[in-house]
Amino acid sequence: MTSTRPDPTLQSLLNSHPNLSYEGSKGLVMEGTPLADLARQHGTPCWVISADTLRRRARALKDAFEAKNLPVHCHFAVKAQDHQACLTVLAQCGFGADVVSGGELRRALAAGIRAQDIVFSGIGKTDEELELAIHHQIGQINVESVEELHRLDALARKLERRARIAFRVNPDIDAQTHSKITTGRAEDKFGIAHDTVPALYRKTQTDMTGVELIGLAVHLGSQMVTEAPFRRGYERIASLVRTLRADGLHVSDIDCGGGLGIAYRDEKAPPPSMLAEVIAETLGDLNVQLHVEPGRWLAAPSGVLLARVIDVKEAARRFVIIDAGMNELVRPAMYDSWHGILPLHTPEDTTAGDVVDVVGPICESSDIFARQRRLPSLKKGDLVALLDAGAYGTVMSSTYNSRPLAAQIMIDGDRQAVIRRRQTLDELLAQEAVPDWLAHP
Ligand SMILES: Cc1ncc(COP(=O)(O)O)c(C=O)c1O
Ligand SMILES: N[C@@H](CCCC[NH3+])C(=O)O
Repeated sequence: MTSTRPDPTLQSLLNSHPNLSYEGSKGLVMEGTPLADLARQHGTPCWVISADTLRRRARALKDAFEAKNLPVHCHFAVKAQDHQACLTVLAQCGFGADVVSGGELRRALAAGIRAQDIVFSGIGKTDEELELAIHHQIGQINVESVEELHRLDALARKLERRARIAFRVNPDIDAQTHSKITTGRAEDKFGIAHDTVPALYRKTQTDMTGVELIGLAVHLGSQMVTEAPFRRGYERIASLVRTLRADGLHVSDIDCGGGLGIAYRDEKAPPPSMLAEVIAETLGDLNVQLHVEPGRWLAAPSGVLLARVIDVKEAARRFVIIDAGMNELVRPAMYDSWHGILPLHTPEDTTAGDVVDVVGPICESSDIFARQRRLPSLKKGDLVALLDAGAYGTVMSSTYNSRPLAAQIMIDGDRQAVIRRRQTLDELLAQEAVPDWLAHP
């Protein structure tokens, strides 16, 4: 957000978001549904997610692998968007799940995703979470360390089960993305150092009876928009597989992780065909079952956050104060990330407008969605959409400043449903208890 790169024009934002268009008096329409109608009906702030966009992107991802003749199991990264309705849509598209907690595991199962189609990643899995995964005999647990390996082996033996596992490899490769969402450098907390994998792999396959080690997993980071780190990462995995096999060890599965980025602003985000091509070229001849774990690419463009302008404050800058805050969408505050903002009414002139700061109501200067951005003129009461909010939006929201969680609406063709009710303040307060000894001293 602090960059001096010119902002994309409204027209180029619309071009890069084919599920959004202006239709005269209906204003901004998402997959046939006028967003202003939803905002008026359900109040703001509120999240909207399109089942059609999710399905289309799920299909496009699968098509990219099919075009390369690559049989790849796709597991949606639940952390990006964990709503049961979204998981149901993706399960119906043939997706399994990548989960990182017992909670996400329960969600995936509740949405009808088969245990065998679930991969459990996550740097700090508790004994209880591992036992849950063992109990349900999920497809694969990605082991993050030698310490976790021993814990898992012991737990599985205690439960008289054999857990299917892969080693998450830390390949020491920079994903060329935001430092806070980079996971594959040696200094990052994730995975098992690549040079220690062969010895540990041998020991595990020869000595451990609680686990069945089926292969390797790698995930370099998120919002990756260049090809080189994917290629380097997968080449490293391919070379490890060759080393392991030369040593007589068995490798049947490779999990390529997630990370494929999108164009929030003007990024030259590569399409899934790039990922398919890189995987085909680096891992395609290894005769293994391949897996991917995409999150953002599927969900982000499928959702928007709707908000209303509370006031336009004229000060050193013109501040457009909206009723959504960093407690809803924390990405700009957390990663300085850029999200497109479009008015819900059709602008008279898409090229004109005012240079403004769009800010939320939270008492933090980091609660800012756009800095010195030219937007069509906005006044008190106008409605806006924050784009690409379908991933890492609802899932990262909080009740900071005692703001109840916002509602979430799913649109699907001409149908729509409130898939998450707006939390009430009473519900928020009801979660808290003042001990008797304090209330009545
Ligand atoms: C292990 C793992 N898999 C998959 C993902 C999904 O990443 P993305 O949403 O960037 O596709 C993440 C998040 O970065 C992750 O940590
Ligand atoms: N929360 C991050 C992505 C993290 C990916 C998790 N491994 C974002 O909003 O961009």
